[in-house]
Amino acid sequence: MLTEHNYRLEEPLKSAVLAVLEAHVEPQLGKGLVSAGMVQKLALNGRRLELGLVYPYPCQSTYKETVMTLTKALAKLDVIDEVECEIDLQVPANPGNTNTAPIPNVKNVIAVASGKGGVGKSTTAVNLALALAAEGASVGILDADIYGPSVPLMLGVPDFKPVSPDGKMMTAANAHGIAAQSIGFILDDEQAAVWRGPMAAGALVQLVNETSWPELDYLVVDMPPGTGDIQLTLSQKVPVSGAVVVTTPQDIATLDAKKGISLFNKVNIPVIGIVENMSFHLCPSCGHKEHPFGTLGGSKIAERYHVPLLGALPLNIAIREGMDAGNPSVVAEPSGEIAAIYREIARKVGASLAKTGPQTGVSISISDDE
Ligand SMILES: Nc1ncnc2c1ncn2[C@@H]1O[C@H](COP(=O)(O)OP(=O)(O)OP(=O)(O)O)[C@@H](O)[C@H]1O
Repeated sequence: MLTEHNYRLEEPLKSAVLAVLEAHVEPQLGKGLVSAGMVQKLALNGRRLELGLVYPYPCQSTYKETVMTLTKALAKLDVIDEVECEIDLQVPANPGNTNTAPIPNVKNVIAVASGKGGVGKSTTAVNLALALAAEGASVGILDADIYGPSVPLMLGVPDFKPVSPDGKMMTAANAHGIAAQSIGFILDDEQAAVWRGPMAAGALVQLVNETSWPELDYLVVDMPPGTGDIQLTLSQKVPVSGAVVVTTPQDIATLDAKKGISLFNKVNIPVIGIVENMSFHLCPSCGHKEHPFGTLGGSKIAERYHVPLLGALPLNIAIREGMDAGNPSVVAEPSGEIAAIYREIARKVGASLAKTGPQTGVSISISDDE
């Protein structure tokens, strides 16, 4: 991961400080801060320790706790009275396992997919993109859902029209602080829906490559639903770093999710994990938890195919209302419970991409014998 560092400390203090830092295991990376390559700078100024930590994934809502714990532990060392901690985010680029050329300005591409329509794939893609941004990353979203491009509405920019000042590259919209491009900005629904197979895939690949993206840590791609030729071609022609598969706990939906996992397995794209949407319903009056689509579909898949369950979202009217109003939960209620679930998913996704290099795809065996 990050190897360059600047340690200006004499022994034995240096070893003592590094031991304290190594004893702190970064929760998402599962390693001590030194082995995780996160300790970039150490210096002593009088009795003040200057510490520079670099995170390879965005985690604005959790790093403060780490800093507090470290400050307390380091201040116990004899010569240190005070700790000044500088935090930096440097997301490594992960071009995925394909031989496809990287997209200029884009470090990581995250495909959000589902085996069938209507499970909340776009809702997840939009909230994941906004949650990655809320955690501190620079993010874009590409709406490749040719059969029902809903991202423009969900982000509140239904009337945006891309322009091409140089006649080659198109501009992206900016919505709630993320860059957004959609097949829906360019074509009306009827035009796009009649495209089939190679034509649709070709147009989508062109849309990715001919958008003038600002510098992005992550580009989230809202894939078309299903596991056919369009999805396969897109996965082969876009340098996808990892995929998130969305499912509901319904048996039929989870069977479809297996096909989604299998698709990425076929093209050697690591599956980062599963998001179980509409997982449960909390009765607003008594707080009773109901499972309208059965229980634990996503976690069963996660266990069986050795991919993590990244999180489970409730069936909640506020989620739908936010999406319909162009004001998704992550930005509408940033300190609410739903935003917290999406932000945790975002941290897990970011950390997983930072951990898995391009060569270390998860190998999943699929059979339909369940
Ligand atoms: N957890 C949830 N609670 C309540 N409503 C939800 C939830 N997730 C999604 N929805 C709503 O369900 C509908 C379908 O969601 P969405 O468009 O994200 O699904 P999709 O899988 O992308 O569908 P498509 O295949 O049509 O693209 C939307 O109206 C959305 O607001």
